[in-house]
Amino acid sequence: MIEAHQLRRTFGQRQAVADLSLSVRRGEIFGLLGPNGAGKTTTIRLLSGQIIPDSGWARVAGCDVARDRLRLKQRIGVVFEEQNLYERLSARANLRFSCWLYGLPEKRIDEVLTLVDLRDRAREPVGKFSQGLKQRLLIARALLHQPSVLFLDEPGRGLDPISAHTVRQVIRQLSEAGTTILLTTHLMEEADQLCQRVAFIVNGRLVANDTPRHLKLQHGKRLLQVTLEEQQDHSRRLCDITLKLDDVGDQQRLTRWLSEGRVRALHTQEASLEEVFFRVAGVPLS
Ligand SMILES: Nc1ncnc2c1ncn2[C@@H]1O[C@H](COP(=O)(O)OP(=O)(O)OP(=O)(O)O)[C@@H](O)[C@H]1O
Repeated sequence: MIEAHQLRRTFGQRQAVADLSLSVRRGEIFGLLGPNGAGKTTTIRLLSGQIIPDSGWARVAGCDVARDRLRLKQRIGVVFEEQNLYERLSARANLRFSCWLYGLPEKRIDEVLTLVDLRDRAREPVGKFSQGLKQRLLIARALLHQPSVLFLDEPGRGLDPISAHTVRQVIRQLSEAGTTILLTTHLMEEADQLCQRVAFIVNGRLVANDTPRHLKLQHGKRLLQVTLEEQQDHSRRLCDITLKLDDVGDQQRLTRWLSEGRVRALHTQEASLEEVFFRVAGVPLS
């Protein structure tokens, strides 16, 4: 659904996006992760046809992003952080205005309000909305024309945990219904919980692209923490021992303890996505 090949975009001397290639399947939730100024927003602007690449190409929802921008606009939705809502108007009136502006049928309003679970609040002025409600309304607005690809720039930024959870639920439901989602984020937890695949971007370049699970396994410490029961005099006590998964001696010790029935718990020491980012990219995420 999204296919980019060697995309490049420079602003003056600054290469904002450098030879970026990626592909995203239909219905997939794909996260672009990187520190400030890494090139995430520029990538969305390139893939949504808002700016033209200096070189390389991309196809999104069957459209060439540089040559087919009008058709592309009809097939994608974009939610940027700084987008404006009319604060004095109700949520419904905001959506009605967008329908009027883009010649869309008003019957979609109830459908998108239901999708983002905002029907109960639709009559209230947007100025009274929390950040999370506004984010859901922005997503609703971007869905009015039933796009097959949705770009979300930092959907979780500034949201409290409950609002962030609700927005994540909305994104999951959209993906299950077949919408392809590319989002940018600084929030590792968001990426880990939500994205089926993530790419790390640093100085405009992709430095990793895989599932969060694979990345964590690949860059994890491969250590195992064993909680073992020990007999001491006439009492039993528990102790924690760390084993190396790749050490033959440690493997034999574990097998013996298991056969003796002394193992009470086992935990792998998986790296967090944040640690993986630091290891792969060589810079902290924030
Ligand atoms: N219109 C522009 N003119 C000049 N430089 C730009 C422009 N847009 C982006 N840049 C530069 O390109 C680089 C990448 O910016 P971009 O906004 O894509 O990063 P980002 O990863 O989205 O950052 P953030 O997380 O802070 O939003 C930055 O150095 C930025 O200053």
